[in-house]
Amino acid sequence: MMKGIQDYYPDHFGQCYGCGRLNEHGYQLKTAWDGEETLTRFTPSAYHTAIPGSVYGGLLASLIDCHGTGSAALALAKEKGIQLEGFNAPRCVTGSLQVSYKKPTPIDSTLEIRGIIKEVKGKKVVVEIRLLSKGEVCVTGEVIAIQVPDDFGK
Ligand SMILES: CCCCCCCCCCCCCC(=O)SCCNC(=O)CCNC(=O)[C@H](O)C(C)(C)COP(=O)(O)OP(=O)(O)OC[C@H]1O[C@@H](n2cnc3c(N)ncnc32)[C@H](O)[C@@H]1OP(=O)(O)O
Repeated sequence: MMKGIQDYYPDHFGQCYGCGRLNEHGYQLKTAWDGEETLTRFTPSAYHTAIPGSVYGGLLASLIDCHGTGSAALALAKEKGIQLEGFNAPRCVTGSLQVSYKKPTPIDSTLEIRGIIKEVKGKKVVVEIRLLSKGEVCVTGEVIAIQVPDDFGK
């Protein structure tokens, strides 16, 4: 599996259900650059179903959510010239999450979730997301992510 920004969060930020590297029950998403876009992949299982043959919409929203916050963290690291090493990644939480389901998402294929950074303003990052199955855009979304300090949630 590829390395993602989530591998550079310290342990106490590693429990997120969507992307925490230490949550053995979670999705453990890995968000990385792919050229100017950000990319993560997720392979759904049969039990992630909604209507027959397609993926449950709440899961798709989760994937957009965590890929959005991970993309925002990557964008902040780039903006600040941070070389990722150890556990020095900026961390963001979701301020808002908007999701639009364009067509049913086939469940029998690995999903690609792609992000485009629309805005970086101080600690706020706006990320536009496309979720594709079999090369077709099935869901679009927008995440507004906000950087949080190291002691957030402690
Ligand atoms: C427990 C630890 C968790 C940390 C894990 C990290 C790693 C794992 C990651 C996993 C994550 C997985 C995903 C999850 O599940 S994350 C879990 C779900 N999210 C939350 O629980 C977040 C709860 N909310 C907060 O803590 C605060 O309200 C935050 C931190 C979001 C902002 O409060 P803060 O006081 O810091 O903000 P500010 O007032 O200085 O505003 C700054 C700018 O931001 C803009 N803005 C603010 N709020 C919103 C909003 N709701 N929508 C749109 N925009 C908003 C605001 O207009 C301004 O922009 P501008 O006017 O300058 O243009």
